[in-house]
Amino acid sequence: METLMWMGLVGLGRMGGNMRDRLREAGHTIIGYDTDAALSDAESLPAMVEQLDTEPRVVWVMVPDTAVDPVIDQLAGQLGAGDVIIDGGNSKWTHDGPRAQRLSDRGIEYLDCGVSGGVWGITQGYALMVGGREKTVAKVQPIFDSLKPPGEYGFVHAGDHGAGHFAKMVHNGIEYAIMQAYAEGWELLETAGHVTSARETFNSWREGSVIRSWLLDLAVDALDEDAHLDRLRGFAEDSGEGRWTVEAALDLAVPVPGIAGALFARFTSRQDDSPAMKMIAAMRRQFGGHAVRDASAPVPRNLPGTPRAEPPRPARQPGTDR
Ligand SMILES: O=C(CO)[C@H](O)[C@H](O)COP(=O)(O)O
Repeated sequence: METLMWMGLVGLGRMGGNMRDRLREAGHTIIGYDTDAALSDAESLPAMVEQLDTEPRVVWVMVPDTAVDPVIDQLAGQLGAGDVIIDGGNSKWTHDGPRAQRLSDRGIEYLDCGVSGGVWGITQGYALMVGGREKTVAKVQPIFDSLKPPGEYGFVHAGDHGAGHFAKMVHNGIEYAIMQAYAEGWELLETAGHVTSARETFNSWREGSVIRSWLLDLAVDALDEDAHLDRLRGFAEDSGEGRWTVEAALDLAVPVPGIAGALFARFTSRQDDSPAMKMIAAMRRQFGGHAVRDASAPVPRNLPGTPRAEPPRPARQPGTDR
């Protein structure tokens, strides 16, 4: 029989709230705390901890990166030797080592846990990437077992402190690049008009194709809601993980052109007009007298490239035939 646990869960937004439900469904006792009183099971963070009367006391923190340290510092004042804090948010992995050290000075054990699954995790389970000491992982394994998908995959004890969030960061970098590739392919299909329906073409790739995937399924779901995405603005935010992936790659001199390109494409999406392209237009005018467009002129879509004459072929040199 599965071991059932008690746990505090701080942060009951889209992810934390669903995780609470999944854990309760599995039989665990979860006391949730959120600054939104309508979601919360306890009046305050200290009141949540007071309700945890099992050994060890375990608290899962599911808040934005910038709020993690203030929450953990508050928890550290109440928790003690052998208790466990898990940071399950998308936190920067470089914070985990110092955080674990600070907590271990008080005997509190720390795990970092990357969580993937989005709003679907409540039914399908969450992929978990955990960093920290083996003995701490073992203490809370029943919680991980209930959150993960039921099959063989979906859980890794990735390494020591920071490894869980590092793994999740790379996961998200990959997510950026995959989404960018689907998005670019979709735009090309839509613009070219050579296929009757970009949506039908995407849909056909969902089985048998080399590029079938859950993200492709979700792309088709989005096209079912809005056939040409006319209701959306081409504007994409980011919450930091893509930047950290590129930062890590820079530090290690690992080439990540796909991920970096996808990150920069999001930055481009936030510009109404490109200052860099103004400069390119200005320099083309300076050196070649090329035409420019006035700032108030309408933007022409999909200009074909300027046709070029074929460059003359170099004369064949004797002895170079293959
Ligand atoms: O972790 C996630 C998915 O795996 C989150 O949805 C995350 O917000 C995605 O990153 P970004 O907001 O930068 O697109």
